[in-house]
Amino acid sequence: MASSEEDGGAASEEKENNNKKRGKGTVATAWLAFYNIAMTAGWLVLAMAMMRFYMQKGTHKGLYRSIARTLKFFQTFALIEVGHCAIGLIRTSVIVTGVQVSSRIFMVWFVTNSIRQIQNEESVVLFLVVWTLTEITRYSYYTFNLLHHLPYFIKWARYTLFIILYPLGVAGELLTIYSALPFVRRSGMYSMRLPNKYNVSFDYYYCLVVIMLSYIPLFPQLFFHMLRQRRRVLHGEVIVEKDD
Ligand SMILES: CCCCCCCCCCCCC/C=C/C(=O)SCCNC(=O)CCNC(=O)[C@H](O)C(C)(C)COP(=O)(O)OP(=O)(O)OC[C@H]1O[C@@H](n2cnc3c(N)ncnc32)[C@H](O)[C@@H]1OP(=O)(O)O
Repeated sequence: MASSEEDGGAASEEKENNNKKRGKGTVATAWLAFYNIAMTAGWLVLAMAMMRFYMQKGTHKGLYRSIARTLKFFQTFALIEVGHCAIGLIRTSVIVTGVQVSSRIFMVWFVTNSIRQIQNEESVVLFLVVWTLTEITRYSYYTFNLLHHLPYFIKWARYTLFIILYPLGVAGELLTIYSALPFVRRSGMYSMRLPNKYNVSFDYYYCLVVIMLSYIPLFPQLFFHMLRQRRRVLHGEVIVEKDD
């Protein structure tokens, strides 16, 4: 533990130098600290709301409705992260972050929130619990890291728990989309059939099928990206990443 504190000291000094080199000034650091504290707090509120709901009602039915507003707010707020990458505030690929954030926003707004009939599925609770655990760990990691007081446990959790949580979250998301398919087909929601004045046809059912299939090439890339980050941060390996 002592050596990890020394490592932490050296690492934070190095990070500060890197930040200076990259020109991450006080205002940027203050904004990121504010953003990460707000997001940690938001996901903690969600965790507490979910626990309170389950303890009071003894069922997961109605849980999504009870937290929907807070979830939509904080998950949509995460779009700012794509902006952080785009303007170079953080050293992360816009594409990797964009895929991660847009898939979450899509799950919240265009699947779970739009299709009431699936809101009580167990798979919804699965991805909600997994997202919540992930985000509390991730945002508290960034916060402590920015404040240069990073407990090793949080660093370890940030770069280890995803090994289980990522596949579980993806399973929850895919099962939820799968359970939405019959309702989407029956209702024809978000679809446009010909003939219409725009002369365009769009079938949301097939769009969902394509999105489910897109997890096959995209998820491994996100997962292996995280494994590389893990080797870099926990084991100090120098990773030369291909330009995303
Ligand atoms: C329109 C519809 C599109 C649909 C598309 C569908 C296809 C989808 C396929 C894939 C679906 C995925 C679904 C996701 C499910 C889940 O989330 S399940 C729950 C489990 N999830 C996770 O564990 C998430 C893991 N992913 C992430 O952490 C991120 O999303 C990430 C973008 C992949 C992280 O990558 P990255 O940012 O590169 O890693 P880090 O090591 O955390 O950060 C790199 C450096 O940047 C600094 N940094 C990043 N963010 C911040 C910040 N907010 N504040 C301050 N600093 C930040 C970080 O400290 C690192 O800097 P250094 O320390 O200097 O290296």
